[in-house]
Amino acid sequence: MGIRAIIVDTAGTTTDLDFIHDVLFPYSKKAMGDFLSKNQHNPLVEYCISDVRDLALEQDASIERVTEILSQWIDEDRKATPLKTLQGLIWKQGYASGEFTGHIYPDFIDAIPRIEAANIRIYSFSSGSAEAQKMLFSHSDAGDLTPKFSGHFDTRTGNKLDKQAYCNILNTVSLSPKQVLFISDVIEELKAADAAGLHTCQMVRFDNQKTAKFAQISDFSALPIDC
Ligand SMILES: CSCCC(=O)C(=O)COP(=O)(O)O
Ligand SMILES: [Mg+2]
Repeated sequence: MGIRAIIVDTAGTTTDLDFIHDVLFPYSKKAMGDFLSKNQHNPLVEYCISDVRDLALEQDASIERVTEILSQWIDEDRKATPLKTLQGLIWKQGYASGEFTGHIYPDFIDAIPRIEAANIRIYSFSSGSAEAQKMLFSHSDAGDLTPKFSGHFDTRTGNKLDKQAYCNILNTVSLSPKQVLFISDVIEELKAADAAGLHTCQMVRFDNQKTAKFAQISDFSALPIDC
């Protein structure tokens, strides 16, 4: 197969969807208003607020209205870059204060030595910001996993549903499509990666997700890197 790099999705692949939807999203929703009020003059936060106003076509939206829009986007699981950047900043506080640790499936952690032994690099690609990914992996239940990663990609690289995002990643990691394996629970993401020529594998952690189109694994112990 000649795999030189594995790119893992986070939510539903390395990480329990329940942790994302029941812990991280509610935490960011609750803290958003206060965070924006306190940090609205921080240049990065200011940029995100302006981006939200642009995307919502509401140039005059107050901070309260921006909070409302973001709250709705969280409920809708919108993968908008300013939301994801702000969530990353908010989650940083939760991780730092020890309010939660990042959930990582043990089978992913157990597979890391095998991946390293095969001289294969590990990257993550999530709609969550690269900073949020670093937080998730550095404050994981099993300690700091970030040294195991060669990089993290987010919506600034492209939309996970677009072929172009995967072409951009290939350019950055300087590998050809057939040297890279992308693993995700979401079929539409696999289709986009497949269109870019990458090897793909669906993570199926629950039986009711099964489809015939892509190779599937139910945990990382079955990672197809030896063929
Ligand atoms: C990196 S933790 C936060 C993940 C997140 O915000 C999200 O929207 C999940 O998206 P994914 O692309 O990892 O399924
Ligand atoms: Mg996912």
